[in-house]
Amino acid sequence: MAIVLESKNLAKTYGNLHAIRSVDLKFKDNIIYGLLGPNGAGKTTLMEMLSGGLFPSDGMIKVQAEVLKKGDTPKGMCYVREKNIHFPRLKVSEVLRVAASFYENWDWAFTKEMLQLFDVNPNKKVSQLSRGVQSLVGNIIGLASRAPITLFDEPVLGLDVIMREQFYSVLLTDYANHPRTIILSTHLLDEISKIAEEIYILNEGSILLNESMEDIRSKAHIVSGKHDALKDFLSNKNVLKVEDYGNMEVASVFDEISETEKRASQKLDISITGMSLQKLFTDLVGGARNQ
Ligand SMILES: Nc1ncnc2c1ncn2[C@@H]1O[C@H](COP(=O)(O)OP(=O)(O)OP(=O)(O)O)[C@@H](O)[C@H]1O
Repeated sequence: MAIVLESKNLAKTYGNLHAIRSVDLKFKDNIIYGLLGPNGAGKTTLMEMLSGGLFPSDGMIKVQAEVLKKGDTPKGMCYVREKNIHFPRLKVSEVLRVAASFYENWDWAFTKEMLQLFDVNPNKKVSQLSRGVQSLVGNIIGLASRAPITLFDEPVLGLDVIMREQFYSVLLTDYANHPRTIILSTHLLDEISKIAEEIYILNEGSILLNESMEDIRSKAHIVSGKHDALKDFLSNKNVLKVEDYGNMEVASVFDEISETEKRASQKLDISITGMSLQKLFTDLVGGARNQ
């Protein structure tokens, strides 16, 4: 798979604050990525730099194998900002017309379909829209652009669960028909775990984890059992967190557990279940904070 967007030693400081610290990223074509991180982790700063809106303090960005220079707008990229109210006095239809002029693959039929489906009135001024409908206008632009690289910063902010499900469904159908690289930042981890194929977790400006969802599913485990049995069983494993419940312990483990080990665990009365992305995220970020 070709790498369409990458960074090396990417850094951004705001005065004394290191918002992004020496980050290496590789985004391949035709993959949906989830960019996750707690508040203030640096997700927006990272997306702003990748899309040419903010110049790095250090490091390098390549878009479609070309180094991104100061002032460049990367070709074939659509970045849907979290706050995307650039033209509050324009009508939605006018904003869409401006956006369409930037993207060579823009699909008007699909735009009209989405306006109907999401019940967005094209004659309303952007300033009159609720937060959720503003997100929807940004999402319509991101999807209708059919840009080879599309970045969405918090695309479901302000949307209720039905609208969120509808957005994910449209995104997945359109992605299946028009594969491209899509990067979504979000706080809704259980939802993104069903959408994204690969995950980056950012914390305090550094990458804590980069894995495919497939590897996450096979490595993320909750292991529980009696203290002594668990101690031996987990001696060579990557344990993120252990919680004590009397003579029982519950451990969050991010590691492969072989079939042989699973069989052995039964004899030791150890139970092994899958761990959600939400729990993995909490334990990884919590662990990093305690270091
Ligand atoms: N223009 C700025 N000037 C100074 N500090 C900034 C600026 N923009 C962001 N920061 C700081 O940089 C850090 C990263 O912010 P950023 O908005 O990139 O994080 P985030 O992961 O997108 O957060 P959230 O999930 O809350 O939106 C934060 O500590 C933030 O306060």
